[in-house]
Amino acid sequence: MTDIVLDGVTRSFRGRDPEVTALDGIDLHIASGELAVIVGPSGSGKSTLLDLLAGLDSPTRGQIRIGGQPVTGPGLNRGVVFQQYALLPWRTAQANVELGLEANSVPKARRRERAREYLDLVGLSEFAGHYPHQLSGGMRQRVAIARSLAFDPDVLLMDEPFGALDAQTRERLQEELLGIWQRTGKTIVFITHDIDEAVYLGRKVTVLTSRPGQVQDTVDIDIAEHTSREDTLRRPEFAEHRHRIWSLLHAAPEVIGVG
Ligand SMILES: Nc1ncnc2c1ncn2[C@@H]1O[C@H](COP(=O)(O)OP(=O)(O)OP(=O)(O)O)[C@@H](O)[C@H]1O
Repeated sequence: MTDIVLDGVTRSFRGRDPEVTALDGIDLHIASGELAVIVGPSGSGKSTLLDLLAGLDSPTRGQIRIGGQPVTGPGLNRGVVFQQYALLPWRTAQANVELGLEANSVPKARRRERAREYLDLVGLSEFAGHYPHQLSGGMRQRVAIARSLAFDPDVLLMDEPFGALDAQTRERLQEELLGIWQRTGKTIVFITHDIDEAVYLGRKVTVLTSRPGQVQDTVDIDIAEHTSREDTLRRPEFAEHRHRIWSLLHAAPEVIGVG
C-alpha cells in the first residue's frame, strides 16, 4: 500500500524579510492507487508541495509519509515529471528512458527491454532512436513520463506536466495518462492550475488557497464512467464540478492565472 499522508505540513522560506510561508498546515490523505489532483492559484505552494513529496525539500513543520514511511529524501518509490521535459539532449529517447534504470542497477539487456516496453506504453516505439531535438514537445513529455514509469515507482508525481503543450497535444496526453493510470494502478499526484484538466483527470481534486497555501476543500469527482472525452465534457456533473472548483478558487483573494 502506498497511501500518502501529509500531517500538518508547513514550509516557510527564511532568509527573506519577511519570511515567506508557502504552505501552512496541510493535512491530506491520498489513497493508494488514487489519481489525486491539486489545484491552486499561482503562488499557493503547489510546486513546493510536489518538491516535498518528491523529497527534494523538507517541511519546516509536520510530516509526510508514503506507505507508512516518513519521506526524508528522494527515493525510487517515486517518479517525478516536471513541466519541462528535463531530457538529456545527447541521449536518444531509448537512452533517456534507460537512465532511471541505470540508477537502479538494472542489467543492460533488461534495461533495454523495459525502456522499449515503456516507450511502447506511451506510443513512441518508433521513435526510440530519436534525440530530443528530433521530437515534438508532446513526444518529449511522453519520453519523460516513460522514463518516470520505467523504474516502476509506486507513486508518480506530476507538476503541471502538460502546461507547456498546445491544447490538442495536452488533451491527447491527458487521455494517455488516464489509460496508463487504469492499466498500471499507480498512485498519481497531479498538479495543475487548469480547472478543466483537474476535473477531467482527477477522481479527487484538492483546492489550495492563495499564499500561504492551505487546503481549502477536497472535491470528489463522481462522473459516471468516462466513455469519450466529448461525452464527459458534456455531462452536467462535469459542469457542476467545474463550477464548484472555480468558485473555491475565486473565493480566495489574489487569484492570478487561473484558467
Ligand atoms: N526556494 C524558495 N525560496 C524562497 N521562496 C520560495 C522558494 N520556493 C518557493 N518560494 C515562495 O513560495 C511561494 C509558493 O511558491 P510555489 O512555486 O510553490 O507556488 P505555485 O503554486 O507552484 O505557483 P505557480 O502556479 O505560479 O507555479 C511563492 O511565494 C514563492 O515565491
